This record gives sequence, C-alpha cells and structure tokens, in this order.
Amino acid sequence: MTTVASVAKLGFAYPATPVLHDVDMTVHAGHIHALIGLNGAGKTTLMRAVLGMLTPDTGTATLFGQPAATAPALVWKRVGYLLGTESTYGELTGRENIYAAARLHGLDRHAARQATEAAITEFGIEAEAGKRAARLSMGNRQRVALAAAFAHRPDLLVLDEPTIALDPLAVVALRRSLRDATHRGAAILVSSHHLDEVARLADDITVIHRGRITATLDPGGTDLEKQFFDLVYAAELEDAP
Ligand SMILES: Nc1ncnc2c1ncn2[C@@H]1O[C@H](COP(=O)(O)OP(=O)(O)OP(=O)(O)O)[C@@H](O)[C@H]1O
Repeated sequence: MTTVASVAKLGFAYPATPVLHDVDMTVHAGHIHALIGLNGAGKTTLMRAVLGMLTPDTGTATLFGQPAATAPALVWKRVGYLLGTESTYGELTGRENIYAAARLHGLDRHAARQATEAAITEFGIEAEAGKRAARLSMGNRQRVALAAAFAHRPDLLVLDEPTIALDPLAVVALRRSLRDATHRGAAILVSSHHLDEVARLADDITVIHRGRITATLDPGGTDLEKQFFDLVYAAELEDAP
C-alpha cells in the first residue's frame, strides 16, 4: 500500500485548549479513509494538521513523503480539500470558483476550462454554475465547493463532512465521485457523522475521541454504530475519575 498522507505522534493545542494527543494515522492511495468522532473530538483540527495548515506542537505530518508544513507547490497541486462551509468565493460564479481552483492547482487555461466543465457535469450543477456563489443555496454552494476540490483530479482529497448540506441525490453523486477517484488511485480522508454512509463507503475507519485515536474499525464489521458507541463509552469510563 502506498502512503499518501500520514501523521505520527502528533500533538496540538490551541491556546489553552489541548486538542490532539499522540495521534498516528496513515492514509493510503486508492483508499477512502473515514474519520469519525463526536462533535469537538478533533476531526477538523486533525485534517488541518494533515494539510499543514497548523504547526504541530509534537510529532509530524507528512504529505507525499514531505513535511506538510513546508511542502512545495508541486505537492499542493496534488491535493484537493473542502474544510468548513465557506469554501467558495461569494462574488464569483460557481463556474468561476471551479476554474479558479483548477488554475490555482496548476492547470493551464485550456485544461482548467475543460476540467471545470467536466466537474460541473460530474456534480450536476449545470443550472447553478452561472450564478454567483453567494446567491446559491447552502447545498448547491457545497456542490460547487466539491466540484472545485475534485476538478484538478487530485491524488489526495481531504473532505470535512462533505455531505452535511447535500440532498440524497447529491450524496449519491458524491459517492460515485469518491469511488471514481479511488479507482484512479487517489487517497481520500473524509470526516462524517453518518455512520451508515461510512460503513458503506470506507476502506479504513479511524475513531477519534477527545483528540486521541481510540481505534481503527473494520468497515465490513457488524453494526458500526454499536462499535462506535461502545468505544466512546469505554474511553469515557477510562477518563472518569
Ligand atoms: N480556532 C480555534 N481556537 C481555539 N479552539 C479551537 C479552534 N478550533 C477548534 N477548537 C477547539 O478544538 C476542539 C476540536 O475541534 P474540531 O473542530 O477539531 O472538532 P471536530 O471533531 O471537527 O468537531 P465537529 O464534529 O463538531 O465539527 C474543540 O474543543 C474546539 O472548541
């Protein structure tokens, strides 16, 4: 298995708020790696660490074999991500958002135009693509942001709760896009609260609780929800005074 992104012994605290403790995680090429945990467990923070957006206090984060915090442009061209809900420029149309993302990831004008139209079709946003992002519904803005993350066909996608505002049709389309991406060898790190979706899609599952990795679960295992809550309960008992 080829490692695309990894963190080792990673620790991180916001001022006065310790968040991540001794985290080890590896994301492999061709795999969908789901990160699950309760609200505030540290999923987004860990994804930001994977993307080199914050400097770990201890340990390391590595992207394509290079330290994430100092990775060169060549590495970033291979990465697409969606973090948080405000991932579009409101003044730009959907199409312009996707084109800008493709250009920023190194595609020339011609390739970026082609990639933009292909992503618009892939995410079914033909009717929305000409409108300013600020005027789109939350779900359609999210579809534009997803199209922008996928357009340059990255080798690593980091997606923080990508289905949060999507309707069931869009969820099905995203599922197909995720699978297509892994079939061409991309690695995907995705956080989700939808355990049934995770069980259906993920190749690897990491559970994070209060900033610690408590387990890796088998997606083929029975009743992911029960496994998850048993783990959380056990971790709570361990932490209890
Ligand atoms: N910018 C920040 N400054 C200070 N503390 C922060 C900041 N961002 C997050 N935190 C804290 O870090 C902890 C982990 O937050 P994080 O957003 O990583 O959790 P999460 O697992 O993604 O949660 P959710 O499922 O609710 O999105 C929380 O206690 C949160 O309050």
